[in-house]
Amino acid sequence: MRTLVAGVDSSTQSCKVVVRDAEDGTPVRQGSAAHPGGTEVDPARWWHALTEAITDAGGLDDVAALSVGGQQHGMVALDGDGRVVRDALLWNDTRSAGAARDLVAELGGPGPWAERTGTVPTASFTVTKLRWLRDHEPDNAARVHAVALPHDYLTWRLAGGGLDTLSTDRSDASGTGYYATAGHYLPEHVELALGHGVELPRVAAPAEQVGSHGHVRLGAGMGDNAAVALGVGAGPGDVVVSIGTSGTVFAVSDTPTADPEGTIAGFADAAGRFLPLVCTLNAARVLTATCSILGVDLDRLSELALSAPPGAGGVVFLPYLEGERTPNRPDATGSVHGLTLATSTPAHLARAAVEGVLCGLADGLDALLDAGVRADRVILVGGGARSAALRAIAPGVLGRPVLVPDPAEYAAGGAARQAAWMLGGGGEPPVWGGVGGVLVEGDVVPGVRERYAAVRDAVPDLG
Ligand SMILES: Nc1ncnc2c1ncn2[C@@H]1O[C@H](COP(=O)(O)OP(=O)(O)O)[C@@H](O)[C@H]1O
Ligand SMILES: O=C(CO)[C@@H](O)[C@H](O)COP(=O)(O)O
Repeated sequence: MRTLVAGVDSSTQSCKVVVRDAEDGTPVRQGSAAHPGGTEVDPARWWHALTEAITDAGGLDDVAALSVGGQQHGMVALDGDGRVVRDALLWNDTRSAGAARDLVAELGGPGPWAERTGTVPTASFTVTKLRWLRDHEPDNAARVHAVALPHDYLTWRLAGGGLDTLSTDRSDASGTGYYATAGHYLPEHVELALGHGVELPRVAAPAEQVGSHGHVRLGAGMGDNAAVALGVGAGPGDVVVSIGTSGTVFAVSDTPTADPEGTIAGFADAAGRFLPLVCTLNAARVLTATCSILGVDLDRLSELALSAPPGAGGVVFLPYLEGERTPNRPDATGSVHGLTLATSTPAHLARAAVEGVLCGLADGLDALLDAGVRADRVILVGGGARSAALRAIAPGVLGRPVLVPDPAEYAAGGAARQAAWMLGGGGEPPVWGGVGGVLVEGDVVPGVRERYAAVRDAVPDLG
């Protein structure tokens, strides 16, 4: 009888559960449930979505092991009894931008942060949310006894233990701002931010069992980008571009990065290596927002974008609809430039929106290349990769062919692979076969990135 494993992706917009054959990763069944909108969420809502998604995926009766991947950075503050102190502030909540500036200055500038943690914190990072809590909700701050991340919280609830059983993994810990590149917590960063120390989840090894949910063994879990890396089997020379709520560009690396410019976040991966990553706040939802402006659905948006000339006749859509994280412009807003009578059409706007999202990620890819990352192939995943226009336009903006695997839940699949690794043991995750898919090629359109850069640098943040 075959052994089954499950993987969870508790991401920004939804919770997805996949069930796979532990031996070779063959998909067996899957389910999902929606998350509430907004940038602060009661973690109990994630728990309910998880239980709903598990039911939708046919339950866990025949599943031997499960791992949870989740959106990174979210601050889940718990009191001494394990109760949630306030709604979690998510990775895309920018209210702690001022706290980030303060913390960077207090530690002596971006350099020390990059050296210690691999990352210069912006509002996305957990440590800045702790400082925001100290400054704006001191009563809540005083009640915080433990701080977890979204995936830690869900694993902990599945296991049902006390606060002393909280665990995380190296990939998610590396996105907090209080975990050193060298592989240990920096409790002094927590104290600096929150004003007092807290209990932090134990950092489990990549293939370690951290608990049980009935008969189901629980893996350490991971951040969702590290989960995608495992899910697509990213190796040397692979750069992954993920277009979900966030846009991310990342690669698996044997060596850490420490970018004092703050463009590259020097994360850890889920298999003992590193995951240099650039993240934008504005990706798939720029397309849905453009649908709202134009009064069309996503399929029609795609048709419109593909009917416009490459370069959208010079129209530039600066997609900072949620502010922006990379570049660090939390108060920025979106804008459209270069309209003429001839280009004032839905098709031009649709094309400019797709090109704008991709230009932000192409900037991220450049930063990774500058840091010495190899990009022999680019793998395009995430809900936004379901857009035919985005798939077709990506090679011309990213400047290289793009492999588009069959649409699937790669983060949840990566979490399932970790669960299989835990069952099977060994120094590396099980070999599940590479991703298939279509290699999409396209000519670079002269001027697109240059015009985008000119607008990006010229438009002030008036938000
Ligand atoms: N055909 C499509 N064209 C463009 N965007 C799409 C399409 N299908 C789904 N999406 C978008 O993908 C996003 C969800 O992707 P996903 O990777 O699951 O996000 P997250 O992991 O951040 O929750 C949604 O914003 C949705 O609108
Ligand atoms: O903040 C980051 C990475 O640093 C985001 O990538 C989050 O991890 C959210 O991911 P999605 O829900 O968009 O997949």
